Amino acid sequence: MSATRPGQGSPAVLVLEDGRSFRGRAYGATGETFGEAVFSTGMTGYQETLTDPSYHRQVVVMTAPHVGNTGVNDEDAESARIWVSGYVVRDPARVPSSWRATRSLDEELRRQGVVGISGVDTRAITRHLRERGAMRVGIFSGDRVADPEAMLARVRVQEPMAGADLAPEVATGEPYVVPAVGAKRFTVAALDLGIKGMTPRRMAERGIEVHVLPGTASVEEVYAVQPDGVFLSNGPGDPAAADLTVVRAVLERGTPLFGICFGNQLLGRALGFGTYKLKYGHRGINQPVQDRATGRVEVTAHNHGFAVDAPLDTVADTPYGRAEVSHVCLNDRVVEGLRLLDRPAFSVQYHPEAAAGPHDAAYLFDRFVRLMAEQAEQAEPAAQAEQGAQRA
Ligand SMILES: NC(=O)CC[C@H](N)C(=O)O
Repeated sequence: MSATRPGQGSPAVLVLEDGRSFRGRAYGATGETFGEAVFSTGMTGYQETLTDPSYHRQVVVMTAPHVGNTGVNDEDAESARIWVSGYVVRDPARVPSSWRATRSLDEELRRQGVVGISGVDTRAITRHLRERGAMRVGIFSGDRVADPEAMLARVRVQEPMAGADLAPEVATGEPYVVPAVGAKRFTVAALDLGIKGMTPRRMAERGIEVHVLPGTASVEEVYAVQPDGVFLSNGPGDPAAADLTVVRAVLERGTPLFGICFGNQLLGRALGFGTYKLKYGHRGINQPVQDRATGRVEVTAHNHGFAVDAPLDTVADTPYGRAEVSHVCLNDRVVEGLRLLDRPAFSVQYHPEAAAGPHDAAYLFDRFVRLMAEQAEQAEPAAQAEQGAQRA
C-alpha cells in the first residue's frame, strides 16, 4: 500500500510558460518535471496514452475528471515504459477496480519516477491551452516548490517542441522481428520512430512478418530484409527535424509504403509539402475523420501536435507523381491522410491501430496488404518474362 493516498500528497504547483499557475497535490513521483503542456480527451485508455512514445517530453492533462479507476495491468502498455514527462489529473481514483489490474496508477507513476499533479481544475487548464495554444509547463512538488518567479524562469529555459528531433531518443537500438500470425504472406520493414506495440501486432495478424528497425536505419539496412512493404511509425517531436533519406529512397523505388502519424508527416515532407504546428493539437480517441474517397466518417484515435500543409481540393504534382489528401478531420479540416496516385504509398495522421480507441480505421492495414499483393502480382509476370528470356 502507498504511504500517502492519491490526492493526499504534498503541495504541488503547475506553472505554464505564460505565467498562469495552478495549485494542487503531488501525484505519482514527487519532484519536478517539464515538457509541452497538451491535453487528451480520451475517457479511457490512460495506460496506452502514458506508454505511447509519441508523448515523450509532453506533460499530459487529462480532460476526463476521474483517472486511474482501472489501475494498471500487464497487458495494455504500448511500450516498455511510461513516456509522458508529467501527468495532470483532477481526481485520481483512490481504489483501482479491475480484475486485470496488478497495481494502482499512482504506484506505477511513482515506480517509474513520473512526476504528476492532482486536484487541479483540468477544465480550466484545457480551456487556457485551447485559447493560448500548447506551451511549455513545469510541475513542482516537495522540496522543488519555490517562489513563482523562480519556477517560471525554470519553465522558460526548457527546449520548445518546435524543432525537436526526438525519434532517436525513443526508438529501439536493435532490430527485432514480430512474426506473422499464421502463414506468412509478406515481409515489412517498419521504421521505429516511436512505434506503439499494437502496430506490428495489427500487421502480424494479417500475415505480415514485421522487421522493426531503428528509425535511423539506412536505405541498405531497410532493403536488407527484402521488404514487400515499408512502414513509417508514429513518433515524438517535430517532423521538420527528421531525416527523409529512407522515405525518398522507398518512393523512388516504388516499394509499397504506409505511414502513421509522424510517418504521415514524413511522407508529406518527402512529397514537398510543409508541416506546421497546430495551436493545441488533436489528442483523444473520439475524433471524426472523413475518408474522402468513400465519404465514410470514422471515429478515430489521435495524438498529434503537428500537421501536413497540403491542398485539400486539388491534386498536387510532387516529385513522386500526383498526390491527394485522402482524409480530413471534420472538427477543423486538418489534413488526416495522403495518397499517391502514381505510386503505392499512403499515410494517415491518426491511429488505425487504435490502442486505445475505436477500430473504425483498421481497414487501412488491409489496404496496405492489398498494395503489397498488387505489387507482387505485377512483379510476377515481369519476373516470369525475365526467366523465359534467360532460358531462351
Ligand atoms: N503520434 C505521433 O506520431 C505524433 C507526431 C508528431 N510528433 C506530432 O506531434 O504531430
